Amino acid sequence: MTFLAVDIGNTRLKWALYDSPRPGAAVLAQGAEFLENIDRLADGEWARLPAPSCMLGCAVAADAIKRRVEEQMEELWDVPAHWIVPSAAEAGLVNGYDHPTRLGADRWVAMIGAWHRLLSTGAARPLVLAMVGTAVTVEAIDASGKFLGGQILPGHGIMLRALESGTAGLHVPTGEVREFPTNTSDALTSGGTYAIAGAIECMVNHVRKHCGQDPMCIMTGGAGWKMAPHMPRPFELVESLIFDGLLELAQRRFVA
Ligand SMILES: Nc1ncnc2c1ncn2[C@@H]1O[C@H](COP(=O)(O)OP(=O)(O)O)[C@@H](O)[C@H]1O
Ligand SMILES: CC(C)(COP(=O)(O)O)[C@@H](O)C(=O)NCCC(=O)O
Ligand SMILES: [K+]
Repeated sequence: MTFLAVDIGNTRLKWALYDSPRPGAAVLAQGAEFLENIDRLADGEWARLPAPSCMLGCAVAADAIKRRVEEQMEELWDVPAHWIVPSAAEAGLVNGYDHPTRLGADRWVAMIGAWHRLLSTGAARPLVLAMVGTAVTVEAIDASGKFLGGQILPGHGIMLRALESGTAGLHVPTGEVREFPTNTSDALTSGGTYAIAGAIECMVNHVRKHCGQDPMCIMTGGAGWKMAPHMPRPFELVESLIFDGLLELAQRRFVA
């Protein structure tokens, strides 16, 4: 029973085909497509895939994008599209959002992936999850599996574009991350990186104070590899966290 996992963010759609809808399943094929090329899936890599037995996804991009994905699935296969809607509690996590369904589905799924990864490494403890994509989100989970709340801030690209459009003198190429930047390019790149690192560090401190215990720290998202080296404390970089969460949820939907 093969399983197609799909994650539609605000920049790219990421997908992976697994040999079964279970945690630990083997990846048979995977890929990513920028949203501006979303129509290429059916004529491109998906055309060469065997029809998946089941599909589960999370989508935070515009509804029109989600619809284009569903249409291309219909064109190729006879497989219904299932999309995650965050609920009040699922897969061992309790959702502390004021309105649970208004939480980004990608955030909920990544938290589920991270929580099960934490449980597989030993006793439950608090968790801070940073997801660095188009936007950056920083989630806090206590040792009982309650999502306490999280931050949303602009990602690197949005920060730079906001500065470019709001000033006359900040149209410069990407620079390097430096502790003491001495040119405009490095100043902007370093400012964005340390803004994100600082927000994440604040959340670690909030969780430590609230829970009285050091949290496990996990990072994911397309730009996580750029952030991880500049964190003041070690963050484990796990690229597949959303897919890990989708596998947990798929097992509950398609196997249990
Ligand atoms: N090969 C890459 N393709 C696309 N984005 C990349 C790549 N490497 C790093 N990035 C960065 O990752 C961000 C997008 O991450 P991603 O997780 O795909 O976002 P989203 O889930 O919001 O679509 C971009 O803002 C970009 O800075
Ligand atoms: C915060 C997000 C924009 C992150 O999107 P991404 O960077 O992964 O494309 C997305 O999770 C979202 O639209 N959330 C809904 C609002 C919320 O979570 O409160
Ligand atoms: K995402």
